[in-house]
Amino acid sequence: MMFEFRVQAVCPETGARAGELVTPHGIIETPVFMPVGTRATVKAMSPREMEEIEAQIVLSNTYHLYLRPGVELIEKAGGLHRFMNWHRPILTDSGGFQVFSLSGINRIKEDGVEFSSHLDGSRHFMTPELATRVQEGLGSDIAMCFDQCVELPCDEETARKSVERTLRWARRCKEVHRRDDQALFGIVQGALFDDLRKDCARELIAMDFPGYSIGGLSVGESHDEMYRILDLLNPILPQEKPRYLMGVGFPTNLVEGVARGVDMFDCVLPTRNGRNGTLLTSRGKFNIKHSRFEEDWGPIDPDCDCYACREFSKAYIRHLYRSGEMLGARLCSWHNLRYLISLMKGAREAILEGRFPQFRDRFHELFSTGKV
Ligand SMILES: CN(C)CCSCc1cc(N)cc2c(=O)[nH]c(N)nc12
Ligand SMILES: [Zn+2]
Repeated sequence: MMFEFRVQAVCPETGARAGELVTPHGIIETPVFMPVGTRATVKAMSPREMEEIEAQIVLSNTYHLYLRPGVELIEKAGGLHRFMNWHRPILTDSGGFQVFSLSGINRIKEDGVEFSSHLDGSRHFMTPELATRVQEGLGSDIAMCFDQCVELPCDEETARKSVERTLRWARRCKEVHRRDDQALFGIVQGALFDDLRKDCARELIAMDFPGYSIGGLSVGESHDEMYRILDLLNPILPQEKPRYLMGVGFPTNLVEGVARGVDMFDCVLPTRNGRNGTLLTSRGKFNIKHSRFEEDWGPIDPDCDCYACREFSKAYIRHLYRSGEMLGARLCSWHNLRYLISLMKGAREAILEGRFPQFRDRFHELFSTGKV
């Protein structure tokens, strides 16, 4: 069996799940945090270091790799796993989000999206078929349908049109998808409109995808709005298939997403924040450049087992950061990634041992103290 998802335990109080996602490049234990490696690298981290922090799967992106170096070159290298020397699972996003957010002048047509490359302004035309073909060429284990994510706030008519287009494009992706060693996920859109979200989910379920992504969130809505949409979709999406909440996120959103039946998460937060000195810890977040850390000889997080926390003081990392030394950004990213990976590992263990509600309460109690 190339692709299989097994739910191993469900928290009776919340519905949080612990599971195993079997892929051609290995088994992923869920809930899982997936580091983002948009351009075939998780910034500042080598594959060996990613294995050390127990990263199970990394993300990459169709839009970026299509523009540079091009899928043809990566196919000549033997696919993305060989090209980047990462032999665990890879998930690729379809580029739907980037075409609308990153590229220059884009023109949506029924067939696809015309856009200008953010690199050199060259004109391109991305279609559901091309996005699917590129992901098959990259050889990721999990691929995404080409979708349209609308910016918030948006009116219901705009959201409805994006749902209808996303569904038509999902059918076209499924139509041309051939690789049986790659799972294609449908992406639920619908902005913050309950009926649109339910209709979109039901139509995608009828197409019978092996997994479902929840798109169109973490785009500026409040936490409560995000949680309302998750509460709405949780009972509708098939219990026996994985749910992936795209672009999330902040530690509290991860724990609350797990409590609402989400299995997979991705976010650029740990590496992006790491590069600007913002650290995520069990006791809240802080920025290392603050003067209060000048003579702080303790670790970033006393509860963390990562290399940065075991071997270096906050005073030293603050010095590196203020001096603009690359090691500063590396150690901060290293810690933030390990923190989120460990947080999901802890949630999984708590679900398996029947103590997730206590885990969730303890997390909020400690994280919100901000006692760093
Ligand atoms: C910054 N990137 C690494 C992550 C952004 S791309 C992932 C991503 C994030 C969010 N928030 C929503 C969506 C969405 O609705 N559709 C797609 N295809 N991707 C999405
Ligand atoms: Zn650490």
